[in-house]
Amino acid sequence: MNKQTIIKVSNVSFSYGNRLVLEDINMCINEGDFLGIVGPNGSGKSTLLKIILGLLQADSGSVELYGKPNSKWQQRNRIGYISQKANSFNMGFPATVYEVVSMGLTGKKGLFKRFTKEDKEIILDTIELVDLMDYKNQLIGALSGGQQQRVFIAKALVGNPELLVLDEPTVGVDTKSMNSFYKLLEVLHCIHKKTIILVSHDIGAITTCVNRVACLNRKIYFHGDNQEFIKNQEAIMTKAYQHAVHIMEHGH
Ligand SMILES: Nc1ncnc2c1ncn2[C@@H]1O[C@H](COP(=O)(O)OP(=O)(O)OP(=O)(O)O)[C@@H](O)[C@H]1O
Repeated sequence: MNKQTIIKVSNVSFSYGNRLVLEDINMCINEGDFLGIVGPNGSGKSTLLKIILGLLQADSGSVELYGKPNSKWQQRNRIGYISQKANSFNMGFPATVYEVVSMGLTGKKGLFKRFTKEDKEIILDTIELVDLMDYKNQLIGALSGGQQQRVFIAKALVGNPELLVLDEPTVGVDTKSMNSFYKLLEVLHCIHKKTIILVSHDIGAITTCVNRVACLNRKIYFHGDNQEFIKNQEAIMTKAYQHAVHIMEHGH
């Protein structure tokens, strides 16, 4: 059975001013993919995500979401997005874990609608899913970096999106929390059947959980199965990073 194409990027180019950041990008992301996007600093990864989500407009080319031009895409609740900016959320903001997660439902319901009993159950189930039940009434500022990150995952998940888009979610998180975070993503992918796009610098770690990899540095240097990427990693990375790369074992 053919899987549904969720995202189709065709011939996309984009510049900030006269600086070409993305050049003729083509890629398809299908239902059930867990795609890791890797590439050096400033290689255009976040920009590509923003163009896919319609937050930036490509200079040329097109993006389709579920078969429709992304400019006409209305069902935002089908996509959960965690931007790099989640890291800069004001942690002094006096909101509890429960309150932050519930903010993820207001987009779906409308700002002034009251939460029903069912909504409240969904919020609690999502907090349970990310293993923060013991902290549900704690202020977000009192949590560790890894726990805060789980709160943002829960906020993105609470509307039950089919696609989860994560931009560098492990920045500033310790190794132990990072490992349990990757396990959570595997559960979301394998058991909850989410399609996931994960941008990360941590190539060693992400290749242990993704099934597809795209390697980007202004252009796409590779887009295919994880196993094929791992087999040819050194050559692909050398090309993309434009200098010799020696792969180090990841103790993961
Ligand atoms: N708003 C902006 N205005 C001008 N230039 C920008 C803007 N945002 C990003 N850039 C530049 O565009 C290039 C691509 O940035 P982008 O954030 O997409 O890369 P990235 O691969 O996500 O980087 P990183 O891994 O460091 O987060 C970088 O050189 C960056 O400095």
